Amino acid sequence: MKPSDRIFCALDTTETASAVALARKLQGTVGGVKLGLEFFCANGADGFKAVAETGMPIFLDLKFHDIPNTVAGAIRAVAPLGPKILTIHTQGGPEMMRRAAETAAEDAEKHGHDKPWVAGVTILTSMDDDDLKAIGVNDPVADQVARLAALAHKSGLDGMVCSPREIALARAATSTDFKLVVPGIRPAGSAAGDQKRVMTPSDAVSAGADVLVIGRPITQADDPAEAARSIAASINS
Ligand SMILES: O=C(O)c1cc(=O)[nH]c(=O)n1[C@@H]1O[C@H](COP(=O)(O)O)[C@@H](O)[C@H]1O
Repeated sequence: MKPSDRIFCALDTTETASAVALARKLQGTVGGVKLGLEFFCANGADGFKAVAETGMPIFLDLKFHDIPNTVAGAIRAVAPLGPKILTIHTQGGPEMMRRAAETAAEDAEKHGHDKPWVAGVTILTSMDDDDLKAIGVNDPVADQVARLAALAHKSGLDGMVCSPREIALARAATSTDFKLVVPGIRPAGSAAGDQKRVMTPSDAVSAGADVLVIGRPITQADDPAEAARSIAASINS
């Protein structure tokens, strides 16, 4: 796999036209694009289809977190779109994760798409140990991510979302083919913004990330395609 294929660029915008334009600009420099809550709340399925027409593989990041029946229903609702990756929250528990994995497989087949990877979000990369304590989790982030990783794996998910700092422990808690989808990526010298657990692209790939989720370091650059190329080259070297 080429280093650029591992990069999914987060198109965090409410504008379909700018998402489509950026997806076109990034053709050949990244493996796909990510559409998340900001984009989907504004543009829904029509926005997704407009970006999909560029031919870019799409990671649909809606981070479902609800009771098993509702999450299964939401997965059924987006299945016709054929996303490559979907996210749910691991904190929804084992039954919710099992239902999500089963529904994603059944419905992809029904609609003639490849089965999407269902990836479980563990602890958001914007949180640190103090933020976890504030919501009543007294274990350090690393312990909580390891616990949720093992649960996600056992519950039949294809992979998980974690910060680059937890790649090694996530791999140890799961298996070699479990997909590690990793945001919190910052090329040396770029602003962390609201991200608290970050690493450079090359360090994250060396640690074992399967997918790098990168937003602002590419989308806010003067030349996004050049920024993406330079990130891919940094992984190579
Ligand atoms: O699920 C995600 O993709 C995600 C999980 C997480 O823990 N942290 C996180 O930043 N993300 C997403 O990854 C992207 C990171 O964007 P940048 O911080 O701009 O690189 C955003 O679209 C977030 O929604």
